[in-house]
Amino acid sequence: MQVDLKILDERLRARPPAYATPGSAGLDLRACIDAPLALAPGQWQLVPTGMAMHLRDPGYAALILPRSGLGHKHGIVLGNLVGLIDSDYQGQLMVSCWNRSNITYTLAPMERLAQLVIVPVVQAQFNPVDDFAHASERGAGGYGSTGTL
Ligand SMILES: O=c1ccn([C@H]2C[C@H](O)[C@@H](COP(=O)(O)OP(=O)(O)OP(=O)(O)O)O2)c(=O)[nH]1
Ligand SMILES: [Mg+2]
Repeated sequence: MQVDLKILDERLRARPPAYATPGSAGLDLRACIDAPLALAPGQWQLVPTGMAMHLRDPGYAALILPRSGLGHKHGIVLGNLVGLIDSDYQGQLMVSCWNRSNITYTLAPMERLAQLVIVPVVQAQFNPVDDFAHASERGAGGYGSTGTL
């Protein structure tokens, strides 16, 4: 798949966005900040990634997800939990970086802070009905209705 990508921060030219391994689903996003950014416990900050992409095809979207190492070891996750990038978005990709731990974390300029995954999307056509034509086995059951063991 070809996606138009605009580099907005010159520092990315030396390390352009790339999949870390041939099987990587996620493309790491870097913190394009000018100086180290200390995130106190519970603090969050919108961090620029220095790039923009235009997916263009409404059959795709991109998700911004935490990196497992940062999330698990340092509590650095996303203020919006998951970032959703619409296929028509052309602005700079931004990461809401949230320190959910109780220890200050200092983000270094150009550190890889999150990852982006491109996924297929279906835009449905909604058909208004009063009753569903086919009763499912689950019906309205949820919230643990199938048990735990
Ligand atoms: O982590 C994120 C989440 C969103 N975006 C950009 C891309 C996305 O297409 C746009 C809008 O995001 P979203 O639809 O989640 O936000 P909204 O609050 O619904 O804003 P809008 O009314 O602009 O859709 O912001 C980011 O750069 N990073
Ligand atoms: Mg929106």
